[in-house]
Amino acid sequence: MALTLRPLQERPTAARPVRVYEPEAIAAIAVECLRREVETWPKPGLVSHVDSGSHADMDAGTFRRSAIAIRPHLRALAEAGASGVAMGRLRIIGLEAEAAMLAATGGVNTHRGAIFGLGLLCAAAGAVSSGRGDSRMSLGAVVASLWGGDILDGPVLLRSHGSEVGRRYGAGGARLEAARGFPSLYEIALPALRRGAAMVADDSEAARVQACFALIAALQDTNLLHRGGPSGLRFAQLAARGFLAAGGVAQRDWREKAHALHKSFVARRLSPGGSADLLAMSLFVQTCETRSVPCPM
Ligand SMILES: CC(C)(COP(=O)(O)OP(=O)(O)OC[C@H]1O[C@@H](n2cnc3c(N)ncnc32)[C@H](O)[C@@H]1O)[C@@H](O)C(=O)NCCC(=O)NCCS
Ligand SMILES: Nc1ncnc2c1ncn2[C@@H]1O[C@H](COP(=O)(O)OP(=O)(O)OP(=O)(O)O)[C@@H](O)[C@H]1O
Repeated sequence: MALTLRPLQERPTAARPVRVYEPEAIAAIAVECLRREVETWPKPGLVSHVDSGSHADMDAGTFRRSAIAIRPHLRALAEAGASGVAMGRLRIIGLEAEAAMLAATGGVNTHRGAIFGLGLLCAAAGAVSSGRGDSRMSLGAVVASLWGGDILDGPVLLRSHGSEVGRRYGAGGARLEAARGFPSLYEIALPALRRGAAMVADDSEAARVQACFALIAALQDTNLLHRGGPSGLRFAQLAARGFLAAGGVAQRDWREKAHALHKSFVARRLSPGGSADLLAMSLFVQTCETRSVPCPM
């Protein structure tokens, strides 16, 4: 990564999987990971530096402005984690970050899911760096152990798309994923990033595309349910599984095949926003945890 951020603890051991950073560095890494998610193409239906996918109200510039606007709030989340706060305080900072995002984008929801998931990971990185979080755990496990119960028991947004599809289809969405310590990130995204990096040398974008498809294939994404119902979710999962079964980014013409699928998602107005968020979060964990082998930038 082009960042000049050095972990405070230079030599982490296998028993201490999370690197130690100042809150400012944690926020800078998180924002860089959001930038790298947007600079990834083709991601089916999603916004990138190339096009706006299935979205009429945002482009890569909207995402860049949003990421800059939420950086101080991600720093505040890392500081809050370092000082040992409860979920109620994290929630207030998260809502302030959402307000800053909406102000920077003219009311467009670019990063709501990412503020939530990446924000909790920033808080966990702050907790571990200050010695409050268990340094033998992954960041996801720290989130689950410190705040998991409160994430599930906490107030639910009454009229959000997520709560609507939660009621209709029983989908747990971003909250369940976080409360469980981000299993999709650790069990799907990180292994796929590693596989993708091994399949295509010197192409970190290919690794990110591989991880994005692996996430879409497995995730119960409430954005897909909201826009396409169960048949939209099924279409997206089967399309992604087909791409992976055919070899993923190991295929010589993987970019053309992924582009064709991107167009088929756009034609159906499908957008797997949860997978985009988890891709950015997996890049964050890859940087902050020593057991994850960072893929080349
Ligand atoms: C929990 C949130 C995301 C509620 O949003 P909503 O009800 O719309 O839930 P929903 O499940 O649709 O998720 C919203 C976003 O998460 C992402 N997402 C969708 N599905 C998934 C999934 N299966 N896994 C992970 N992320 C997902 C998408 O980007 C989506 O747009 C959040 O906005 C919220 O409650 N914020 C309050 C602030 C807070 O608690 N912050 C915590 C500290 S940062
Ligand atoms: N690169 C990306 N492209 C598109 N969406 C993304 C991307 N990265 C993350 N997302 C997530 O997708 C969500 C936006 O999806 P969507 O536009 O469907 O939500 P909405 O504005 O709540 O609903 P709608 O536009 O369907 O009324 C954001 O919360 C964001 O977290």
